[in-house]
Amino acid sequence: MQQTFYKYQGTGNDFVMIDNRQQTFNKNDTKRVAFLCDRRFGVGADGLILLENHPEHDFKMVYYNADGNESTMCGNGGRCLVAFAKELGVIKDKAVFEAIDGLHHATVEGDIVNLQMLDVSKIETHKNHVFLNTGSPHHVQFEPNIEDFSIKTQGANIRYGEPYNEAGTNVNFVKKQSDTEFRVRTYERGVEDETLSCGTGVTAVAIAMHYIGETEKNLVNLNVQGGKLKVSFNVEDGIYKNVWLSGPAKLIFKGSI
Ligand SMILES: N[C@H](CCC[C@H](N)C(=O)O)C(=O)O
Repeated sequence: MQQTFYKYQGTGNDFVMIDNRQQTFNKNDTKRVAFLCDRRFGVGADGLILLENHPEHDFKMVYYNADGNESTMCGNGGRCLVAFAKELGVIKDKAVFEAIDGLHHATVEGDIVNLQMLDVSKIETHKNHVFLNTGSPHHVQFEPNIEDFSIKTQGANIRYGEPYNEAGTNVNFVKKQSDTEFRVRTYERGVEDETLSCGTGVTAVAIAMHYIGETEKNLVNLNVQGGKLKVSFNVEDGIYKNVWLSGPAKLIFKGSI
């Protein structure tokens, strides 16, 4: 049976989007998800996202990594899903939707989608890295040679190594460019490679940089392989609240397979 899909990208993090409001997609078919995300044999994407009905809110988000397994929150995917919902006429320029990590508010301004992320209260500082969860788990560490280092090897070693092991984490490498600007490259769990951008990842970097005193700003610019993202937040009693991830989210093409 032919399946209609829409291909979106948010700063180069790309997704197969499916309108599953009629519950026609077989959510247990891991092989089909992996096939659709395969860059040679399928459509090709970092992940696959289902838009589903929700009894109280605008819609529900279900996220799968390219390996075919359902995973935790995807910030760029959430932003693309809001753009997709607008394309389908499900929303106008505001949305409230449920994802695996809870409720998200979002607004659309042209190509830019602003997505409210989880509050963050638990931040672990270690000798050479910071670990926090912004809807997905993120390891954050500095990398002075950020333009030219073996990200796939180093990323995989951290992702599969102690204490993360098989469950893993996403790995973000950072270089400070100014008080308001950081360069970020991310090795993503479940893609098992560098992605051109990671929304929960840059959110983790912005919060981590503020937490360890690398910036005092509460609006941070993140320069990723696929473009530019902004993260803003307030800090109340050590809790990062009102966290917003902003950046472009674009429809590339619609197809069927
Ligand atoms: N690969 C991540 C989920 C997608 C995160 C990323 N695409 C984003 O934009 O947040 C994980 O399994 O934790």
